[in-house]
Amino acid sequence: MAELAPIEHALEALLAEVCPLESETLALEHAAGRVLATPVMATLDVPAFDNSAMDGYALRAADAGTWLPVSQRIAAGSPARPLEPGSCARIFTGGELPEGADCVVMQEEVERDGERARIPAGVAVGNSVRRRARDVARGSVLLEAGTRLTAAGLGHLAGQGIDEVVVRRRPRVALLSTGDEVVEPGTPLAPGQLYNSNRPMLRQLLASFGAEVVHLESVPDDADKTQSCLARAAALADVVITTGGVSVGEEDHVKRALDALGELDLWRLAIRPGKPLALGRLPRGNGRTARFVGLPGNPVSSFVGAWLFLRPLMGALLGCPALETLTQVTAIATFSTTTGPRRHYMRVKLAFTEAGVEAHAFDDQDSSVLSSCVHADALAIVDPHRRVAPGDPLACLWLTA
Ligand SMILES: Nc1nc2c(c(=O)[nH]1)N[C@H]1C(S)=C(S)[C@@H](COP(=O)(O)OP(=O)(O)OC[C@H]3O[C@@H](n4cnc5c(N)ncnc54)[C@H](O)[C@@H]3O)O[C@H]1N2
Ligand code: MOO
Repeated sequence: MAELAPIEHALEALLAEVCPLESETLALEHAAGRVLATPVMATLDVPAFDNSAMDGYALRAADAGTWLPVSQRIAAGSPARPLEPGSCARIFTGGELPEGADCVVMQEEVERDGERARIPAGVAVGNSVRRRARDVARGSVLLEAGTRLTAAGLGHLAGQGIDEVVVRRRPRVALLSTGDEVVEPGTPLAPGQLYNSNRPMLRQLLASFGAEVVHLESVPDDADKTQSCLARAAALADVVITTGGVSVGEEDHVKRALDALGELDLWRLAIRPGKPLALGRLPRGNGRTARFVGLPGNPVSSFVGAWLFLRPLMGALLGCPALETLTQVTAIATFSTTTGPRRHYMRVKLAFTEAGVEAHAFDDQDSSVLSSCVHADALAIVDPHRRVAPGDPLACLWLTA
């Protein structure tokens, strides 16, 4: 049997020659979660003018420490007149700082008597003033290409008056479920059958990685039908994903179908779970190729394979560096384990305690036990032939989409 490939080789094979997809223009209101295809330059200063951070009084700091006449009232949105020396202006949060003023004193610190106000001494220049361009300077890069649009990113764009953005189109994915024993929820279960857990799980993971699932199909355990399903899926999608049927049994037709139709880049990895994972390419017509990822059927193998391979693949297709890698945190093991020849990605729950971050492993780490993933928020990496004892530091991959 050929040697198992380390994950680093597999990721290299998976991402080799993957280029970001074309771009499309979208209304800002539909762009949440999408990835910018080009940098966005700031055309406005934010804030656009010096303004008050408080409801209070604007003045020259040099005039503080006495009673001053209140010479004007500046609400947010109304223009300010220049401020006469030796006077102050009633001002509200967001109101434009009048020319000549260099500080604001909040109203709680000011005594008011009719048209005059007593300002305490010792006010510093710049007090409670938000300077023009403090947040964004016109001409600077507002957001880099490759930025995934979060809630704050959308707000930042809107702050420039932007209502349309150029983003990468979402990778189109075909998700095929193999296995005669796998049936869809909503249909009765015959002896020997089980419900398709992988489909909704992977659909949701793919959506959270920025992909669009455009085709779903159940593939019977038959060599010819597997081949025709793969060919049909490749014509429709940038990425074809199968679950199950990649191991060595007689009913495992996926790898042979891939060999016959396209190219197998890599098969059998030194990871647990996910050993029989297969990576390759399928022709799509017009000289184009679809990427192929064959995930093992065991639900945990599919789950872990999605985080380790589908997320970086979507990141590369979207030109989004943040999706290409998972954040690594070091946590203290609260359990014991030993590994064999494969690197083990253990499902753990992280606890943020006063003593530091702890990794709590689920008792049953078998690749069929999906309950181990439901509350997991990280994958602890345990290298091959290692013994882990409570208290040992472990590198953990944080499962954030
Ligand atoms: N002789 C060997 N047998 C196996 C090996 C091996 O090296 N030599 N590897 C084992 C490992 S590791 C894995 S992982 C599995 C993966 O095999 P397949 O990808 O071919 O997966 P299947 O056999 O089709 O299914 C495995 C298991 O998962 C269930 N399944 C499949 N699809 C779904 C689904 N959509 N939802 C829920 N459950 C699903 C399926 O019924 C099986 O129970 O191979 C080992 N065997
Ligand atoms: O590789 Mo399998 O997922 O260990 O059971």
